[in-house]
Amino acid sequence: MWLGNGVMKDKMVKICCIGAGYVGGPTMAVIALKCPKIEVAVVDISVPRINAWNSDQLPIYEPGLEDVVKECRGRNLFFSTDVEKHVFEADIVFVSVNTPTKTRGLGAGKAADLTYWESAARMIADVSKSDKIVVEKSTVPVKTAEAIEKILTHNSKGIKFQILSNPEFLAEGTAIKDLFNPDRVLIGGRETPEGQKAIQTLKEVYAHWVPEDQILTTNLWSAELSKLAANAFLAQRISSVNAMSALCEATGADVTQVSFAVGKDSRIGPKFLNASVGFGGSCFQKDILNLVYICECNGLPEVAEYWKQVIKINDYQKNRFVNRLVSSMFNTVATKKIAILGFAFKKDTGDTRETPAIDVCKGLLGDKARLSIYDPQVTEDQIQRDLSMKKFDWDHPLHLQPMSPTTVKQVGVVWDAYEATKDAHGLCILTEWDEFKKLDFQRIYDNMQKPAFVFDGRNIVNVDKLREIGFIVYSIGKPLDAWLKDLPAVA
Ligand SMILES: NC(=O)c1ccc[n+]([C@@H]2O[C@H](COP(=O)([O-])OP(=O)(O)OC[C@H]3O[C@@H](n4cnc5c(N)ncnc54)[C@H](O)[C@@H]3O)[C@@H](O)[C@H]2O)c1
Ligand SMILES: O=c1ccn([C@@H]2O[C@H](COP(=O)(O)OP(=O)(O)O[C@H]3O[C@H](CO)[C@@H](O)[C@H](O)[C@H]3O)[C@@H](O)[C@H]2O)c(=O)[nH]1
Repeated sequence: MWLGNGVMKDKMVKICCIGAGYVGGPTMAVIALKCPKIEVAVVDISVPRINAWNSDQLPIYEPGLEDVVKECRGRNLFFSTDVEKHVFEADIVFVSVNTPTKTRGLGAGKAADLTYWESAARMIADVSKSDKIVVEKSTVPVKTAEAIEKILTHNSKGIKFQILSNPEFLAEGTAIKDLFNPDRVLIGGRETPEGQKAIQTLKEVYAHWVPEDQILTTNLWSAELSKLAANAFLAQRISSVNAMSALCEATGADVTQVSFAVGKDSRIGPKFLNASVGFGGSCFQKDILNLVYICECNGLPEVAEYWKQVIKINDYQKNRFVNRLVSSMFNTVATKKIAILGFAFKKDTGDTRETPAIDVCKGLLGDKARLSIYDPQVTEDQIQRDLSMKKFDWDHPLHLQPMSPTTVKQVGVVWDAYEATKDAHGLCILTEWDEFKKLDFQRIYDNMQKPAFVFDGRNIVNVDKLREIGFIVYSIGKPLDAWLKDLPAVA
């Protein structure tokens, strides 16, 4: 087998990545671009997904991704459903399958569901005829490598596997930028000579474009836990500023000014302090729940409770937004048309996993509103599917109900912000798409019912300008409009 210490620079190395999703696809495309001597195969059991990767219409929207894929596809980057063949041929196998929250059985609602991971590991053991490095790319509970090692070694037929943890820190919408220029690459491995050799091998892949001092190496458990810790810290900042936004509204402070002032402290820093309707995405909630579960399993209930609060504040923020909206509009939105601008969990992605828009829309539908939704990247199918799905309820129930087919009929999806807002009583901004900052709000106002309301869940509108036009404006954490001040406090 090919080993580290510079050998790979002269040899065609083969990498296979199991899982052609938001992480597997872009990460492998960038490895293929930066390492022309490495052959990279991205494999998946989903035929439509692989077909899309091989077409002009990639399965995910990510700025810059198309250019990278076009340059390498067919050269040293391949997308295939022939999972076993490519695993068999590979020197390094990345596993980047989904690790969602378990919805049933032991640990339901918190623990990570490792079904996909385990089945990938068993398949690797089954088809391998040569030694391999197996890399955990998925986010997994700390100590997963130990379980995977057991599956591989008990089924190995004498083949040697080295397990590495190499968590991914890219954010959607900036994936290519993050992969080109990562803050750090983290590689954890066994502290044995074989483990250290495997670390060196993977390090050499990244060293094609990442400065060596930014490639951190640790033991396996530190690498696994660092990923959960990083997401927990990031989400905690958002819940902290969102908690402050409620206090700002109660006191007349402006959350943008507060977070600017706080972020000027170099020990705190300015990033990730934007108050919002709540964080979404497939990672933050799932990974914190996972962390909570691990703490509970390790007999640390106080630590578990501490991190749980980050999610509780996030749910509180989404509920607070819906309550503000309904109470401002005479305590009912029944039969009123509400325009929803933005459905993705953040700008520059079409991903809707755990988007706050789902909870806000369900809250409004629960009060019998009619919704007209516009998002530049999310399809009607996806929106209808998201709004029909029941939300898993652990111990922080939102006032949300599963959608009946009749309720789904209350939802219209349109392809233009002006169309969405026509004749609407209120408009909500739920994703910070750049195009929403450039809208002609006078035109929108003229075509809306009066009084016309704007509820800005992303703090992107110019509140004063909109008030001059005649809107009643609510913007998270900003001093309240006289209209809202006179209403009873919402919680
Ligand atoms: N999305 C992100 O921004 C992000 C960032 C960092 C880390 N992560 C982590 O990376 C992992 C993957 O996330 P994602 O967003 O790419 O998920 P995803 O759902 O987009 O992709 C996972 C893919 O794995 C495939 N798959 C599942 N089991 C398989 C098997 N046995 N064989 C072949 N293919 C299989 C699925 O069909 C799917 O296409 C998760 O653990 C996630 O927490 C995600
Ligand atoms: O100041 C902020 C920053 C973000 N958000 C929201 O937080 C969510 C998550 O945003 P972001 O972290 O930018 O996107 P993700 O793609 O979810 O990336 C996170 O989750 C990934 C998966 O684990 C990690 O790899 C990344 O490092 C981590 O940033 C989104 O709804 C954002 O709108 C805010 O509300 N305020």
